[in-house]
Amino acid sequence: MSILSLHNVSKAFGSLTVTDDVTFDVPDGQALGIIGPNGAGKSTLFNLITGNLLPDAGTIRFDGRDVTREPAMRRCLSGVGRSFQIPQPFEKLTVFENLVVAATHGRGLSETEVTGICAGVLERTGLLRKANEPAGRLSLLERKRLELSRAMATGPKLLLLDEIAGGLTDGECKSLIETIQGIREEGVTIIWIEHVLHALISVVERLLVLDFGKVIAIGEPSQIMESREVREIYLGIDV
Ligand SMILES: Nc1ncnc2c1ncn2[C@@H]1O[C@H](COP(=O)(O)OP(=O)(O)OP(=O)(O)O)[C@@H](O)[C@H]1O
Repeated sequence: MSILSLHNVSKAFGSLTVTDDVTFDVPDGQALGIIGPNGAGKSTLFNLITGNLLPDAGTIRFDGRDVTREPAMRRCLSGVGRSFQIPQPFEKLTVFENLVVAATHGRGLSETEVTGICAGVLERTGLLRKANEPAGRLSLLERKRLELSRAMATGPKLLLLDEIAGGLTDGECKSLIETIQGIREEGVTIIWIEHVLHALISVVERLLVLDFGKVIAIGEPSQIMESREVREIYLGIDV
């Protein structure tokens, strides 16, 4: 069964079409990678799935419901979680407090109800030992882990990751991949936008290629990377 389906979804900013008649499905429990050049419309696609933007045309179904016009908060409460490209935690709050904010808002629960949930998330994302550290003092990898933890604290069935591996060393990237693989093995469906292709390919079962807002390919990663059109788009990028 598909947890997410987009059908003929389009979005324009003025005369610029950024999402162009996009149709695809994500089966429950699968991990899908999204690649494409800068400005291809990848983050816009996430904004349409989360409800931060509404499409001009088309339908979006999540977990058996038509959510096309539903506000972002309701989609979050029903299980759409998201990490942002640029982590913006509450710098002066501790890691744990940042999670409590995400969990209470994302689940509609009280602070006391989410305490155990937040500790469990931090354990899974490897940040428990930093729980009482102000977010502003974290390293880049820890900030990425906090961003992932904040998304997980909302209890997602579908986790959207926006370029979470960017800027990390190879070793840091590897440890983050292990954490993401662990989340995937728990059955959370993942859609991951990433320029660090080796990281993406080590986790996802399918790749979707976006160019000028259009889906130009979707399928098994090795087949996609063999395609001439995709190689042309990625000319100069080491795959
Ligand atoms: N709110 C907006 N208003 C006007 N134009 C926008 C808006 N948001 C995005 N755009 C434009 O839409 C296009 C696609 O942007 P988007 O951020 O979705 O691309 P992207 O594939 O995520 O790029 P990157 O890899 O650089 O993050 C860009 O040309 C961008 O300038």
